[in-house]
Amino acid sequence: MFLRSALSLWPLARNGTRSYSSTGVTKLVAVTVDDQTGIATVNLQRPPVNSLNLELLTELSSSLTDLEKNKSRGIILKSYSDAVFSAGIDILEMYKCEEERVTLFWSALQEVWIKLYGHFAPTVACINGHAPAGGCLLALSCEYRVMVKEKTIGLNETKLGIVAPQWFIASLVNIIGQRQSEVALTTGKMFTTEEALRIGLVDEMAENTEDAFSKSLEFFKKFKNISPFARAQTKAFIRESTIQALVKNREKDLKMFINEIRKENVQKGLGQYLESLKKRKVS
Ligand SMILES: CCCCC/C=C\C/C=C\CC/C=C/CC(=O)SCCNC(=O)CCNC(=O)[C@H](O)C(C)(C)COP(=O)(O)OP(=O)(O)OC[C@H]1O[C@@H](n2cnc3c(N)ncnc32)[C@H](O)[C@@H]1OP(=O)(O)O
Repeated sequence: MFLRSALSLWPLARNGTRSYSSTGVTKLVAVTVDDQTGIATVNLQRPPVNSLNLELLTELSSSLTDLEKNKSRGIILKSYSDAVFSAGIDILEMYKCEEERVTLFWSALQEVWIKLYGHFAPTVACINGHAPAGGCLLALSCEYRVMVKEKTIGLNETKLGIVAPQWFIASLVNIIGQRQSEVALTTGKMFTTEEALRIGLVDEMAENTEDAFSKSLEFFKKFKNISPFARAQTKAFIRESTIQALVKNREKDLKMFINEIRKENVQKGLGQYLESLKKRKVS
């Protein structure tokens, strides 16, 4: 009953889903809520590679707030593209950036992580494409990961000459443990889907996007006979200390980020990395 009235805030589409836009004219994040199940699909759609810029993160943050308010039954996070889930942070947000914008940008990333990591309802990352760095972080924030075969995932920051912040690291450690994380992070390892499955970085492998989506939906069935309150409170207890570690240090974390990316050698490295991405395309 409550779910029905909450869902009535979303305009009903012809196929039994409700489309929802955080800004009124969704461009970078599209949310549809299944009218029967109350499960929301949050589709990242910033071509070509869903790199995370301020605008995408702002939309994602406001979508997550709305889903929380509207008591969604669960979230599936996926990409519009079958090639890339998310290429992580848009390097242009860190390279030769203005202080005002980079402050807004990093604050928005913190906000998205806090909201997604702590979302009360079950969350699944339907990883239907490559998920390096910030893309991996989004997937790690969810409770369950289904990944399409022959893609790659990992926190590859050291390969760019940058250091993954503590909350990125904690998100990984909480899933694959300290030893595996240390090796993965220090080497900037990108795991294939098959490798990620083997070490528990992802929970299931799928043939393609459709299969990944249907496996993602299956996850919610695990909670059919579980009290939603007991489930949500248990999740909150488990995740509380990790979230609080950032919440209490947001300002410090922001200063560290700005300080780090402004370093001359980091700027040089980011410039070279951007160039290498462009060259890779040509060859
Ligand atoms: C001392 C104490 C310090 C404490 C710590 C404090 C602070 C820490 C400081 C910093 C931490 C910052 C954290 C950063 C995390 C990140 O997310 S960094 C981003 C890392 N991302 C990547 O490495 C991915 C790079 N991209 C790829 O590998 C590939 O593009 C892909 C995703 C595998 C897709 O390949 P595909 O062949 O399909 O596409 P293309 O490579 O041809 O790319 C198309 C197009 O898009 C551009 N592009 C790709 N990725 C990015 C990106 N991340 N940002 C911006 N632009 C990107 C690419 O250049 C192409 O552009 P075009 O040639 O103009 O078409």
